[in-house]
Amino acid sequence: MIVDLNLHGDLVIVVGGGNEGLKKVNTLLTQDCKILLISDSTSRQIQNYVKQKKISFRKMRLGNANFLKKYKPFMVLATTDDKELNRKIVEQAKSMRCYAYAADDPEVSDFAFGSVINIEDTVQIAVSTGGKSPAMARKLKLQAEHIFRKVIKKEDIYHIKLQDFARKAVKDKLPTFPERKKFLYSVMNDNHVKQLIRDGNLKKAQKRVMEMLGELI
Ligand SMILES: C[C@@]1(CC(=O)O)C2=NC(=C\c3[nH]c(c(CCC(=O)O)c3CC(=O)O)Cc3[nH]c(c(CC(=O)O)c3CCC(=O)O)/C=C3\N/C(=C\2)[C@@H](CCC(=O)O)[C@]3(C)CC(=O)O)/[C@H]1CCC(=O)O
Ligand SMILES: NC(=O)c1ccc[n+]([C@@H]2O[C@H](COP(=O)([O-])OP(=O)(O)OC[C@H]3O[C@@H](n4cnc5c(N)ncnc54)[C@H](O)[C@@H]3O)[C@@H](O)[C@H]2O)c1
Repeated sequence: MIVDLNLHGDLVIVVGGGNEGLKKVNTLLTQDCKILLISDSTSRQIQNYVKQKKISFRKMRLGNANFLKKYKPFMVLATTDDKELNRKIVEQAKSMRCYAYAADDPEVSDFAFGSVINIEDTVQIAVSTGGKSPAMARKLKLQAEHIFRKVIKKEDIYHIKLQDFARKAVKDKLPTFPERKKFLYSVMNDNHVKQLIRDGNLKKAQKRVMEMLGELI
């Protein structure tokens, strides 16, 4: 089952700063969460993220998973090249009731990553083969990516941002779900809104939404 996790403000701990650790950090950076990386060595890219204060880093050589007890993470990703250590980290994380993942152990992981097409951090399209072939998931992603990037236009991204605004605006203004739904579709199909979005004028499009709402209430 593919779900879109809400990590807002949560702490995610990544253990291991190699290729897999970096991949996971890059994915997490598209989310609004706190990232702590623990590893005995790191790449230049990871060091740049630390300098830019995008992630926290603790340089540590781990022998077991006891370090986790100091933290209250929402999720723990074990990406070292030590299978036994990764397993211990997953077991400790699970005992603390947080989501656990090991890059080398799909059997014990609570979830797997898909191969993701990320369009402006606004639309995400994931391909998964359910662990049967990660290489094919990547290949299909690459095959599909240019098509999705053509089909999903800049205007669609603006429409999503405007819908987000409009959904919040109607929440306590229109009392029933059918009314809210009708209004949101009317915003999407309004010629004036469409023109403002074509012009890239989100601020004016938001003003138009408020006018449309004002006409209703
Ligand atoms: C999609 C992607 C997302 C990501 O990692 O973020 C991802 N793996 C990717 C690439 C990739 N991974 C591997 C290869 C080498 C070729 C091959 O094995 O196929 C390649 C290809 C390459 O690198 O080119 C090796 C590998 N993968 C896993 C193991 C452990 C094991 O199976 O035991 C081993 C070591 C096996 C060994 O030692 O032999 C396990 C998993 N990898 C998954 C996801 C989950 C299932 C997703 C699915 O089936 O759809 C799952 C179950 C858990 C997880 O890690 O989430 C990412 C593409 C990102 C992109 O789009 O660029
Ligand atoms: N899920 C996937 O898609 C996928 C893909 C490729 C590889 N893998 C698996 O993921 C694992 C990691 O691969 P990688 O390429 O990132 O390896 P890597 O060697 O690049 O990185 C391992 C990292 O773990 C750190 N580390 C190792 N032991 C440690 C310890 N005791 N304490 C602290 N830090 C420690 C190292 O310093 C290094 O930064 C491998 O077991 C590999 O089989 C998974």
